[in-house]
Amino acid sequence: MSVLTAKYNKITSANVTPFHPRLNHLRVGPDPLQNELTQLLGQMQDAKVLVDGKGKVLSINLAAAMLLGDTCESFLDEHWQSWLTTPFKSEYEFMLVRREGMLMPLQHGPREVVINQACGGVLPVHLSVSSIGELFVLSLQDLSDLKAELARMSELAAKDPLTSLYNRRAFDEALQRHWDSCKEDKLPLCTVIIDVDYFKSFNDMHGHIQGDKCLKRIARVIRGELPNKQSMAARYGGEEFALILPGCAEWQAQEVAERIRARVRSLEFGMYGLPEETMVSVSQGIASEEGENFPSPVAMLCCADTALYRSKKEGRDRITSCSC
Ligand SMILES: Nc1nc2c(ncn2[C@@H]2O[C@H](COP(=O)(O)OP(=O)(O)OP(=O)(O)O)[C@@H](O)[C@H]2O)c(=O)[nH]1
Repeated sequence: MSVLTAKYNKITSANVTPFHPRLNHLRVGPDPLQNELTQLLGQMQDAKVLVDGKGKVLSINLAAAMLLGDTCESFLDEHWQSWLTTPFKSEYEFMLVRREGMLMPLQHGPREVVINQACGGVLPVHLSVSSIGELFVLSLQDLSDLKAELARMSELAAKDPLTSLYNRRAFDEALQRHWDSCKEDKLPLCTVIIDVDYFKSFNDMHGHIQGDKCLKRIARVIRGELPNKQSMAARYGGEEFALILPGCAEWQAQEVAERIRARVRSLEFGMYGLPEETMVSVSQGIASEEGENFPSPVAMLCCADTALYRSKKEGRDRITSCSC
């Protein structure tokens, strides 16, 4: 037993799955280092692949084969770069060529890449490359659970907990994004600000819990009237909502606003224990960017806000378009 193996056995003898030649591919060859590394990789619980200087797979342990989606044997003699998706594949091939010119060693810590699985799926992984003599050990760590959790957390961070619409921060970011892409694609862009009328009175009369339920119902109406997938609805403040309507001309935004106005006006509250005659309404302001109306998305939003103010002033339950 070599010093290396003896050391490793000592560390892992406590509680590891024993190396199993039928499950882990052990290829005994003339190179003692290769044999020893193969033995070690076979005992490791995380995904490891042993490759030569050209990237040819000499040995792969069970965890790596499972991650890649086939048996250990099926990956032997493949070039591991072929598992990578673009642009990672060409990047690594370039690194190999540079290494052959002795300009740099091919060795690095965890780096995110995306690999093709044998079953046809793609998997984000952390890839580390360790150079040992003339050989290389690749370590792969599945990032899919982490990525899914991260996506869930960013979705949560972008949403208003009461209405599940996007929050103001997400709205402001999206507005800038849509502003840029609509400018580039020469498409119109509209924003609508929607404010609940006399909501303080509603709260005072029916209490905050009923007020919350009312906001949720209005949010549902607004979400239901979004004209397409690119459109976005947000809760912009307490009883204020805002829409981004990319690709919509002003007349289309007016149609959306009118449907929202009519549906909010016809909401019934009797079934929620409130007097039958309870009604709510919303006032709205629209601003549209087609050509060069505004210097920035903030200027457009200010104009929609001014239009909303006019809707309030002129009697509420109405829609005003910004006359910039
Ligand atoms: N229930 C509830 N009320 C809220 C929430 N956020 C803001 N509000 C209430 O919304 C009300 C807004 O009042 P005002 O700004 O005076 O506006 P308004 O009464 O709607 O009057 P106009 O906008 O002028 O028609 C306040 O009473 C806030 O407490 C919320 O999350 N839940």
